[in-house]
Amino acid sequence: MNQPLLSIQGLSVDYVTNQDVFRAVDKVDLDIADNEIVGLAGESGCGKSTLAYSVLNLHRPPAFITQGQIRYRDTSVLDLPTASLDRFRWNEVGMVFQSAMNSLNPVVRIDRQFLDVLHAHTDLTREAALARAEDMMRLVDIPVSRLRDYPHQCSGGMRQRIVMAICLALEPRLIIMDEPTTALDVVVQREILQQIHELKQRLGFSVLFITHDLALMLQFCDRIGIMRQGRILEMGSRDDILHRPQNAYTCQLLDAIPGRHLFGRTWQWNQTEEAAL
Ligand SMILES: Nc1ncnc2c1ncn2[C@@H]1O[C@H](COP(=O)(O)OP(=O)(O)OP(=O)(O)O)[C@@H](O)[C@H]1O
Ligand code: NI
Repeated sequence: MNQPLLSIQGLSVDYVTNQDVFRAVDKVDLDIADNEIVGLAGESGCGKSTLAYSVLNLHRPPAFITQGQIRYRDTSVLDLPTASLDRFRWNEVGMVFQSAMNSLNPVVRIDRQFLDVLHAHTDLTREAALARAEDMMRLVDIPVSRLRDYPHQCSGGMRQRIVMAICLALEPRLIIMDEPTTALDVVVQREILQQIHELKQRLGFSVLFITHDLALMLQFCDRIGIMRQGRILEMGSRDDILHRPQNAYTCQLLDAIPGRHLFGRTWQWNQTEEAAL
């Protein structure tokens, strides 16, 4: 890999409560290259969101980063002064978090919400910002006329796309998505992910995509990390994870995917399954 866009090295995050210290992220290494979609899969509570928040230095007590480094190009994220952090979080790295569709303000028209974000984080004039908002709506395949609507007039899938459009309007190099589509039905989920994929080809950005849905990840990500109890057990290309898993836990997760033979081949460790097909 050339110099990665983001490089996490030996990162540990502890939740410190009363006498208790709980290590939620345990010496994690993770690189993300330019234009790469990296997935993190693992059961609930394994530390995915904690990791995502700390990448942006957004973790708050009782969470503490106790060791490790996060580099974004040549910048050490954990050493960024507060003033630069805001720019980093919006202009360099965008975030779409769990049930982001509810993060739109319900009583503010969508165009206003675009304008507020663009005004706060760019030097665009009002006209240029509106033009950018229209471009972004087209990009995510929503009629520009919807800009005059309130969020409640849009479906959940549409709202989710709009949140993504607002995030993309700042042209971040990396987008962190933590269960961005979990609240949506499966068809809409896949549509949106397909769209992110296409947008990535056109605009060029990297994605850190977090979900417990390994099946979804196998369709969508270039590389996948399997996480358990704060550690990344195994990291590999989509093909490696699907066909050459190295870890028994990865096998368990793959085994739990319904209709997994639809992926084309069964994976090698499962001899009985192969025999059955
Ligand atoms: N404020 C907190 N205080 C103490 N422990 C916490 C706190 N927040 C999270 N944890 C613990 O840290 C661990 C990691 O939580 P995290 O939310 O990162 O997991 P996750 O992989 O994102 O799970 P999910 O898939 O359910 O979103 C969990 O075991 C959780 O109980
Ligand atoms: Ni989470």
